[in-house]
Amino acid sequence: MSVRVVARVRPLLKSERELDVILRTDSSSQALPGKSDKKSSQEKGSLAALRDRDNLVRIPNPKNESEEYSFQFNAVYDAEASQQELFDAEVAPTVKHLFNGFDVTLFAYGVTGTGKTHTMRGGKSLADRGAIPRLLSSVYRRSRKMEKESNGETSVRVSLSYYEIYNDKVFDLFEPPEKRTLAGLPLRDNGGKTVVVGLTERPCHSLKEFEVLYDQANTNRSTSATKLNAHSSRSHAILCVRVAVSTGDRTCISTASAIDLAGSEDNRRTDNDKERMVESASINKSLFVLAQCVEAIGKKHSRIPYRESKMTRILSLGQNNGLTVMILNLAPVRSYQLDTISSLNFANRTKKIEVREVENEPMFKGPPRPVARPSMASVRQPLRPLTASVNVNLTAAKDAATGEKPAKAFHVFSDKSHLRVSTQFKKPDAPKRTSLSSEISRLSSKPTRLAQPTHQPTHQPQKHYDDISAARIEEMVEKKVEEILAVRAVSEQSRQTQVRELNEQVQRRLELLEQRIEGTEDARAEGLSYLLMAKQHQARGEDSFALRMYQLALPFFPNNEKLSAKIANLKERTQGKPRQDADITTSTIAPPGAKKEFGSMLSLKRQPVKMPSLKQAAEQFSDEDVTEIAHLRRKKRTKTKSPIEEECGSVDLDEPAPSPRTIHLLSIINSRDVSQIKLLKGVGVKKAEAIVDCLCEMDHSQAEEAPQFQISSLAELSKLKGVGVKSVQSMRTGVLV
Ligand SMILES: Nc1ncnc2c1ncn2[C@@H]1O[C@H](COP(=O)(O)OP(=O)(O)OP(=O)(O)O)[C@@H](O)[C@H]1O
Repeated sequence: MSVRVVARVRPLLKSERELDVILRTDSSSQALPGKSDKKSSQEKGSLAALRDRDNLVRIPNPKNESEEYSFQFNAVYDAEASQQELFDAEVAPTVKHLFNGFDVTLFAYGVTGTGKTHTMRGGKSLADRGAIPRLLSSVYRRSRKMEKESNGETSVRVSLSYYEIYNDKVFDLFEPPEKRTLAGLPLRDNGGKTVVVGLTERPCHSLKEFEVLYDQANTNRSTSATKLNAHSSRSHAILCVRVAVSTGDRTCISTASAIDLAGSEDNRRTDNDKERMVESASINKSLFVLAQCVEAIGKKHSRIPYRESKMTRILSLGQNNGLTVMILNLAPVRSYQLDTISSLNFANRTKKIEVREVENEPMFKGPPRPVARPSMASVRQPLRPLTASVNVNLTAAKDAATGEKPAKAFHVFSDKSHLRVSTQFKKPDAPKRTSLSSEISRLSSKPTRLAQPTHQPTHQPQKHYDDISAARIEEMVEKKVEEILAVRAVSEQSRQTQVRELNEQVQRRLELLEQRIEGTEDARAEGLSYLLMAKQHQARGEDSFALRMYQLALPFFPNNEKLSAKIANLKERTQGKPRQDADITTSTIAPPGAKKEFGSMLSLKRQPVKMPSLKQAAEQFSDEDVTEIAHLRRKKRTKTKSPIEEECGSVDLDEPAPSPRTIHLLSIINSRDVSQIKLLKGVGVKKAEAIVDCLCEMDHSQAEEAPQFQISSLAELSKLKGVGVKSVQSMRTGVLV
């Protein structure tokens, strides 16, 4: 079934004005009977009928006052609604459930100063008593009735525990504040429920006793005056009423939790001091986590962040079995408008949460009996938002008006796979367990927490889960989630490392490629040098030397037919000639790898043979090879210099095409974007600005219609004011391509 959400609009406070009222409820627009606990049942019936019609809360859109947002809830109580009416319609029906073994959660939610404490605790007068004292009164009344009707066979024991969550710490309100420890009381999971360890539980036999205990405990609660509420609750207060119904050796225990949440605070309006701000931060955080839980449930997330705050862990909205009623407290005035809209949105999401309708297991006196434990499915079912939400609650009151018995005060949403025909409210006094057990035997697959003393073996497939408590399952799930998150974090880290490594590898490979290209050019230059020398020798008629040089050049141009033909030609010619040089004829042709045997191109150059200058050679050899040799030689010569000097020093028509790195660098410079230029290696903001200034000056010096001045080479760049060869070198090496 769904969480039942009802809205209650408080009346105007003395400080508030009628003309500031912005909330509209359907019932408020009708002329209602006067506020009194002594209304006739007919009056009550008509009131309920009025509310039952629509149950809307309307509030103007803060951005467009002519527009209205409307929110529908299970019931809406306007400023006229009395404590008695609210109790009769919303809380009283849950008491039967409590005595039938179901847990009940009742909580008040709303912004600070909207009437949560008034609704839950209320005032001192009889009419002003809130839902909690009325609940206790009802519990005792029902206990007496049960005991009387059973002729003493059934006994009911009521015990109370009361605690607050203050600054995300749990404190026992039945203990004086001096006894509090700094850390507060710890929480523990026990059979799917969150319990407070070390909490005192006080047996409470009568309403009188309760009133004394409750009043005493409330003096221990943290409250303070804030600008928005003179008696603002600074903590979430949780009263647990434990009802143990014993018949013979069988005891059924169920708990009603009545929670007065602290209200969310807009600290721009509270004028809170430091201490109040700390409290406020803690209150707002826990309420934020609660909203996150509700959202996560609505969106069917696998992880609901209950554990992120003690309040959400205890409230366990959507995880708690039994019945849950939320009273949304609202202030009607404009100063609360934004907070009210946010509360309405929260409540709107909450009403879609399903809560399992599961009875508590009874306990038996005497030796332990085999107990059918709840299966996993019954303890933790996946949470789903409701697809439809129908309010039928107030038909109860309507029926009361017609004198009929209320048919059903809560609409029960049952999960098909865990189908259960609810008997709540239908036959409140019928022997429920018998009907339920017969129903269970009919729907044998239905998991239940209901246990009967039985000697039949438990269902085999469930046995596997029998040893796993709900708490253990939750622990396991959390552990698993943490593991998955940890693995994700590690894999994300390793992914980043991989990307970094990959970048480095790519960079290295690029550099290698560059080197290889340069190396290939080196080898080609060396081959061409041999060709040059061969031609020089040939020109001088030194055929055998020429042949040797051609043969040395051959490995550098293996598929060059022209060269092979020349070698063949020279070979033919030299075979007929006498030896010119014994050393030369005996020498063999070396592969390129063995070039060191003959010395590199440079060592050959050092031989005493008078070599023509490159210019001469170029004159003597007219073919394109020589042009290339001249070019590569120039390049080779500059190769001994730094790469930047190579590029800077050879800015002429023969300058090779700029490398991608250079192009990138020049494009950054030409962008005139200081934010980019300052990121270049060795360039700070000042230098970047100086470069841009310089470029702008050049732009100004150009004709007006001329395009922007562009730096087209590293040499040009190095000539800019404040930029030297070294800085260009540093900039270029820092550029990643
Ligand atoms: N239905 C009501 N009828 C009459 N007075 C009300 C009603 N609801 C609230 N009030 C009054 O409004 C004021 C604020 O109410 P209350 O202290 O209950 O707010 P709260 O929501 O509990 O605030 P906080 O979160 O700060 O504790 C109180 O003076 C209270 O008496």
